[in-house]
Amino acid sequence: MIKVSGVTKKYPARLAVDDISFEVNRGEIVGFLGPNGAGKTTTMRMLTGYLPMNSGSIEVAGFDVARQPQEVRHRIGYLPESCPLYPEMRVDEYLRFRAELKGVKASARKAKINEVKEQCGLTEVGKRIIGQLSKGYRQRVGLADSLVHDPDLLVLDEPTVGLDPFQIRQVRELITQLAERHTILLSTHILQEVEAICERILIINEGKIVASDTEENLHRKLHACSIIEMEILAEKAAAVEQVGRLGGMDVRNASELADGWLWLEIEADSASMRVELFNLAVAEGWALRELSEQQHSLEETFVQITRNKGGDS
Ligand SMILES: Nc1ncnc2c1ncn2[C@@H]1O[C@H](COP(=O)(O)OP(=O)(O)OP(=O)(O)O)[C@@H](O)[C@H]1O
Repeated sequence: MIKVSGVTKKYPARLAVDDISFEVNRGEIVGFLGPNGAGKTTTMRMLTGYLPMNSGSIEVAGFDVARQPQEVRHRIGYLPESCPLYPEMRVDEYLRFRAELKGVKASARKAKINEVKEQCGLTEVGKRIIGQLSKGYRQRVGLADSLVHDPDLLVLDEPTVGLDPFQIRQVRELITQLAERHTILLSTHILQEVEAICERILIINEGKIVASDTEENLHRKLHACSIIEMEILAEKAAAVEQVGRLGGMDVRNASELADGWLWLEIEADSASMRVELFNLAVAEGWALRELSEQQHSLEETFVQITRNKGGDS
C-alpha cells in the first residue's frame, strides 16, 4: 500500500529526513514513532503529497506521489497534526464542502456523510458550529473528513494530542474500529496507543528509520536475556548460592520481604529457565509463591533504540 524508497527532505537549515525506505502492506496498522523533531510529520506530509521531497520516491496503492498526486490523494485520508477545520462552519456544512472538494459524487454525498458521521459519533452534532465543539469532537470531525472519500489508507498524525483521557479513549476506540477496513499509518507519542492498536512499529530517529518490527520482536532483539522474579521461603545466602550454581543464571538482587519471604531477581539466558528454578525449589523444599518473567515495556525499548537523541526543536 505504501512504498517509500530512498526519500530525503532537506529544509534550508536542516536535513529532516535522510534517505529513508519502508513499506506498509495493505490492511496493516503501523505505529510511526520517534522523538520530537525526528521527521515524522515531514514524512507524513511527503507521503500525502503536501510536501515535495528532494530525492527518492513514494508510491501509494501503486501510484507515484510526485507524478500522480491526484490519484494518491483519492486513496489517502490524512488527519494532519493540527487539523485545519473552518470554525465558523456547521459540521454538516463542512463535511459537505469537503466531500465535494474531494470529488465524492453528488448522488452519493448525503449517504456517505451520514455514514462517516455515524462512524465517528457525530450524528447528534451535525447542526453544531465547529468552533463551539470540544477539542475531542473537533478531532472527530477531522477524522470524518479524512474518511469521507472512502480512502484505502489513513495517515493519522498524532490524532489524540491535546485530548483528555476520556476523549483519548474514545478516539482510540474509533481508530481501532477503522482499522478493520483501512490500512493505517499512525504517528503518536502515546506508547499505550501503539501497544493497543498497532501490529507493527516503525521508529524514526534523526531522520533515519532505526527499527521496523512487531513490538514483541523489538523487545526480543533488544533484550537478549530474561529477568525472572522469584519469591520463596528460604534462607537468603543459601538460596542465592544454589541459584548461582544453576548454569546460565545470575542473581541480580535478593531481599527479605517484610512478611518473611525472600525475593530474588534473576538474570537468565531465557525465560524457560523458570522450569529449572521450579525444580530447584522443589528439590530444596522451598515454598514458592512467585516465579515470573518481567515484561519489558515499549517505553523502555523505545528509549533504548533512540537513546542517542534527546529531542529536537
Ligand atoms: N517548515 C520547516 N522549515 C524548517 N525546518 C523544519 C520545518 N518543518 C520541520 N522542520 C525541522 O525538521 C525536523 C523534523 O521535523 P518534523 O516536524 O518532521 O518532526 P516530528 O518527528 O514530526 O516532530 P514532533 O514529534 O515534534 O511533531 C525538525 O528539526 C524540525 O525543526
